[in-house]
Amino acid sequence: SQPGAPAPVAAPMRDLEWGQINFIHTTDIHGWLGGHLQEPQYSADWGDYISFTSHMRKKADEKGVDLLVIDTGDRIEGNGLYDASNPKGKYSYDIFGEQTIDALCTGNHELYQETSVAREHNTTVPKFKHSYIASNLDYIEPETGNQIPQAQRYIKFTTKNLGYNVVALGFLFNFDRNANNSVVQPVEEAMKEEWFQKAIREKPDLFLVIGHVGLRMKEFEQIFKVIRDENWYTPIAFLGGHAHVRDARKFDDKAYAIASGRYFETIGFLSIDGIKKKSGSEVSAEAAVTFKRRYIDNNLFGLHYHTGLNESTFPTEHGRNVSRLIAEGRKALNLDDSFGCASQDLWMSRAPYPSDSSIFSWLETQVLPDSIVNEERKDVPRLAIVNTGAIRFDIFKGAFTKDSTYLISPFISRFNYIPDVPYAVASKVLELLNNGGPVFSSALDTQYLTIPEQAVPRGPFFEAASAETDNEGRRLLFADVDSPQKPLSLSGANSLSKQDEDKGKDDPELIGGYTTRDDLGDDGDDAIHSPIKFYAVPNCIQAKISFPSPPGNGDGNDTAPAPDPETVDLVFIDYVQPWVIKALQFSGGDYSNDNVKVYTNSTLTDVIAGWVKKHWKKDC
Ligand SMILES: Nc1ccn([C@@H]2O[C@H](COP(=O)(O)O)[C@@H](O)[C@H]2O)c(=O)n1
Repeated sequence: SQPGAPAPVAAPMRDLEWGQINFIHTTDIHGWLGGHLQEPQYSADWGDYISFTSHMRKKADEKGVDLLVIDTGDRIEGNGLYDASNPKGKYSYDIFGEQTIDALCTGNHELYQETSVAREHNTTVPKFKHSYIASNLDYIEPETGNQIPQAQRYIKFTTKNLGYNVVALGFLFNFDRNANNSVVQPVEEAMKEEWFQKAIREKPDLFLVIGHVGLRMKEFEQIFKVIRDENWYTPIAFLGGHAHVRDARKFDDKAYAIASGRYFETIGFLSIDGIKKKSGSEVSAEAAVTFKRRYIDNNLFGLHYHTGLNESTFPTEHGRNVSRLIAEGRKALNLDDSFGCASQDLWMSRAPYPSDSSIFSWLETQVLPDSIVNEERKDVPRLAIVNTGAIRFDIFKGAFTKDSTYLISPFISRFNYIPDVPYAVASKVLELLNNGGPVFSSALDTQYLTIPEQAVPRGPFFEAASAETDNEGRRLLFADVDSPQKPLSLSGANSLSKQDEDKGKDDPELIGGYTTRDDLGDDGDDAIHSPIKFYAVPNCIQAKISFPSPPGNGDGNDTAPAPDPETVDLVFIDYVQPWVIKALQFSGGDYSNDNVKVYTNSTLTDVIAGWVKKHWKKDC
């Protein structure tokens, strides 16, 4: 792990349950190759992961089973190691490329900017030329304008130890905000292509579908149905992502999917047993296939535990070298430079909104009013709108570093505005963005405004939890408050923490963390945690800036409300522009993109960094 990273705290653990084919899975790592420097539970880095997979491959060989390492995209945007360099990814592409990966695909984040699409094509695809799969993604070559597959459409291989034949596909959900040098083919269209029809008739022992697709999104369901119609009994393993959650979904007895979280907090483990080799004909209906999964907290305590190694035997030379490369990259980019000291934690969804601990309340009441200023229009009252999805992570009490700015908001979106909008019209926009779903077309679904954990369709357990409220009536996003995984019940746990053994306790005090419930039960997490509550957030927040003050003599005793301004500047982060225009039109404003002007060239990242430097004392 990285210098300065806190040591992980020991926790009661569940073992990995190996099968004939085993998968180790990362997804949505968003540049967090250095691990989490402020959270011991997730503090292992990509070098440690390389050591881990090397030991796990050896274990698989000793057991005579197979192990495949998978990544399902969104490798970029969200961490200084990627975002702070010029060009972006100067260090992170090479560091990521040090891992041996058996199948990988593209996420939507690789496609927002033309430069990252091209970088993927010219760097990651050739690096992983035998394992990169692009079933529904094309690249437009800049030299010729030709549209070519971003990588091979599917791969076929035979596993090393048990000799299973596998056909692997790699999809992206039906994403449509991609840069012009890429083409995403809707999944249902891709499945009509000749290559796909050939692939599903290959009669392998196992279909492997990797995808940057939420498990509960329609795309995986569609792929499952088409493969299953043609292959009644063949096991199908889906490895997905995009939703930033730990989840497992059952499609049928022989088809399961897992998703392995976000930000390199989680290393997913899926095992399959009972796969029957085909002897030229169809697999028999009787073959019973079992799927097991484990969500590994990415820290050294757990990685040592699962490999049976320790501090001195665990790191491989390769792993150590990669950890060193990460440390060098971080140093060159000055990622640990402190911009200010946060006096408290500010949460995205672990605190209710609005509240003093909500990062969105902090933005709305402190950061935006102080920072969204265009000198030429500084006295014009304005509404400033930011989508909650623009914020990606929490702020922890302590040093707020250069790195933190990219963890919080990596996007290069700037602030635009429409001048002098009648207040009666402008004041309706926020409500429509947050609650006016049907006003917008399906292409402008308002779910794309909020945080992925809330936006992407989630399983029945999440849905049930999000119908709950806390005792003050605030809607929960998900909270395993009623999960059987309570601190008092540690059934299935194999190792108590050293501290707790020393204290001679049977039921140690647990630390807060993921307590996942999915289609396979509530025993998926490797480390047993006490549950954390997550609260729902709105799609967008809004700050009222430079509004008229209440009338009166300023003695503070005035009760009359301030008058509304006649007109305001409607300022918004550029990502939300299509929704804002639509909401204005619905509210009776005759506006289009032609009315939009640049308000400030600062990104939200710049705005937050500037505010922290100005308002928080430098050192902690
Ligand atoms: N310029 C951008 C780009 C994206 N977002 C937000 O991120 C969400 C997608 O995140 P994933 O990690 O799940 O791909 C998207 O729905 C937006 O909320 C943004 O705010 N600005």
